Amino acid sequence: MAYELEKQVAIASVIGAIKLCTQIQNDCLVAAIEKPDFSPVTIADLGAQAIICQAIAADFPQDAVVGEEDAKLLRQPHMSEQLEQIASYVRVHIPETSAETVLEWIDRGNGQVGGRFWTLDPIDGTKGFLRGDQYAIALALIEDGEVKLGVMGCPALPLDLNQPQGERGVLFVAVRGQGTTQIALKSGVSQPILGARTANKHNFRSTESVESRHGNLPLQRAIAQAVGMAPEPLSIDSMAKYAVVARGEAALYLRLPWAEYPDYRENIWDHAAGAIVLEEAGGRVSDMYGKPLEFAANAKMLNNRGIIASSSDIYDAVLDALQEKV
Ligand SMILES: Nc1ncnc2c1ncn2[C@@H]1O[C@H](COP(=O)(O)O)[C@@H](OP(=O)(O)O)[C@H]1O
Ligand SMILES: [Mg+2]
Ligand SMILES: [Mg+2]
Ligand SMILES: [Mg+2]
Repeated sequence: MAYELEKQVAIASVIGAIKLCTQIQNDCLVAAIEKPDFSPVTIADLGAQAIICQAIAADFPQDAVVGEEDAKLLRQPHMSEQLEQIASYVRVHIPETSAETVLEWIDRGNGQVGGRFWTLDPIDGTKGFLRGDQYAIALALIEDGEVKLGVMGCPALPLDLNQPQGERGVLFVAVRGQGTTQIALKSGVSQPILGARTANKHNFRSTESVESRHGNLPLQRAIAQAVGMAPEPLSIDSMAKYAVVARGEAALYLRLPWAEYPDYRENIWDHAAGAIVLEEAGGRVSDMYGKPLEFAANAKMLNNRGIIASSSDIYDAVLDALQEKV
């Protein structure tokens, strides 16, 4: 099968990163470090990027990685304690790793888009991770301008949203043309997902970010209502929203920009893995004007605005409703 080795390497490294994040959470060491753009990052984001970049470097040394994080912050003298903490967690997975090697692995994520490359969000939904809510570890392979493989780990996501007390921790794996599979992290049970061809009428609702700054909530809700959905959306952090639509637990994920932030552009690592997980589960993804998402031009999707991700049967109605309101 195409992309078999890439898939196995991606799965193993995302599982390694999930273990690191869970260990840091269990040790109560989750704390926000402020990045120069004032957004939060944690030692888990940085450690997860180190583990995944190391794995890609080992098996695919020619491949660039376009990752969210870099080691600039960690190289500052006042960050030496955090750097040592990260190195000690990375050593659990890769023995004898030095702090300097951790910095080098993190900086392997400074690659450029173009040709064949990976994009990595070591923790998507850092704010959710800090709150103890949903987060995702998302890795995608892009080739010839198209996402070919996506692996998304959702350590806090229930296997079934209708059973919130049930087992949690899911991996979503999608390969172009081969479908999407959900793998339960604890039991290893895997099953194909095709919940986004047609909307499930029992879950005819939308999902959106928890963070009100990340999306125009009133407009998103107006569109959901215009296509007949209940007014109360499912608020979930991270790319787990794509997975929830892929499983048919919601029919629509809208991410519409606020008029106050006309210059905000989405990052490729915030969407690549989620988009292929949803498309291979039968769904549709585009920007708010119906344009395909551009993953290979720049790390920021400069020519796209907003996101529509939905089950296929309602996509046209959503796009029409949106064009009437913008
Ligand atoms: N003003 C804004 N509008 C849209 N997205 C934003 C934003 N500010 C930050 N983000 C992105 O929102 C992502 C989280 O998504 P969600 O809101 O769906 O949980 C963040 O990813 P990170 O957490 O990886 O930094 C960040 O890239
Ligand atoms: Mg971030
Ligand atoms: Mg992100
Ligand atoms: Mg992130």
